[in-house]
Amino acid sequence: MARKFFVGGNWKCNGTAEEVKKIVNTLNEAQVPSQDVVEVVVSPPYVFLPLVKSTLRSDFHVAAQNCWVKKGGAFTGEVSAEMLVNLNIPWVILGHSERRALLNESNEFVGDKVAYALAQGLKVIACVGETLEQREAGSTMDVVAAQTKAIADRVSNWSNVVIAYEPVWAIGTGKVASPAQAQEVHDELRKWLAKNVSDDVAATTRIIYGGSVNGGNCKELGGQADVDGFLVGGASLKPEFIDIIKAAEVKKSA
Ligand SMILES: O=C[C@H](O)COP(=O)(O)O
Repeated sequence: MARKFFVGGNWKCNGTAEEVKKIVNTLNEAQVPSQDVVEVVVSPPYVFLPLVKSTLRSDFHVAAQNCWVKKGGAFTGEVSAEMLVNLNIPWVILGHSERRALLNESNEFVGDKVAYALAQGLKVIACVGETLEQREAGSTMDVVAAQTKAIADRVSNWSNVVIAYEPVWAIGTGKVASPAQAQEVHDELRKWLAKNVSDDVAATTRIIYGGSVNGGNCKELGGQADVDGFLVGGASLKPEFIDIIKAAEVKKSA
């Protein structure tokens, strides 16, 4: 089964209601490949989810940027998976490196969140990736494998999981991984899944790349055999996000 190209736009903690409406208008007017070719998901901050959900074209979907690790209750400031399901928000991003680093989310905590969100019926974009220090120490794959293992230990059905490989040193820095660097980790990760989960999960799970993806570098990155799409930060707030969605065509013609 071919893996459908996936393009996620992570808006992070950005935007006013006016800016959000503008971005949605741009997306709604864009000519992009059909849903058979590319799955597009945008992830606004929580407060804008209802606005985006109700105004975005129906062939694009929405994701929350996080959710709580278990059922809601006395957890001030948190949003539960059940609430997202209640609002028909189909996707959630979990384990983003900004949350791992700034909010001390451990591999185990992220694994628990992924398992809980999936059990509630959400689809999950699970993020993994190494820091520059870890890359320079030669431990990229150990780090990425440990992050993925914490998910694999808790999840048996991978059909609603997309893995986002996001090297921390490439996020928001303009220092994009080279196509060869991205392909190398994606390939290793797929082999890890084959060995530790199953050949079927390895063959069907989408592994997308994130970190300084833009309209200029997306085609070459997307042309790599094991790069199944992108998780885009900064450029997802700009009209060039449309060009990144169109990079899905490179797989069609491959
Ligand atoms: O989730 C998206 C990533 O953090 C990438 O962000 P960026 O495209 O701004 O480097």
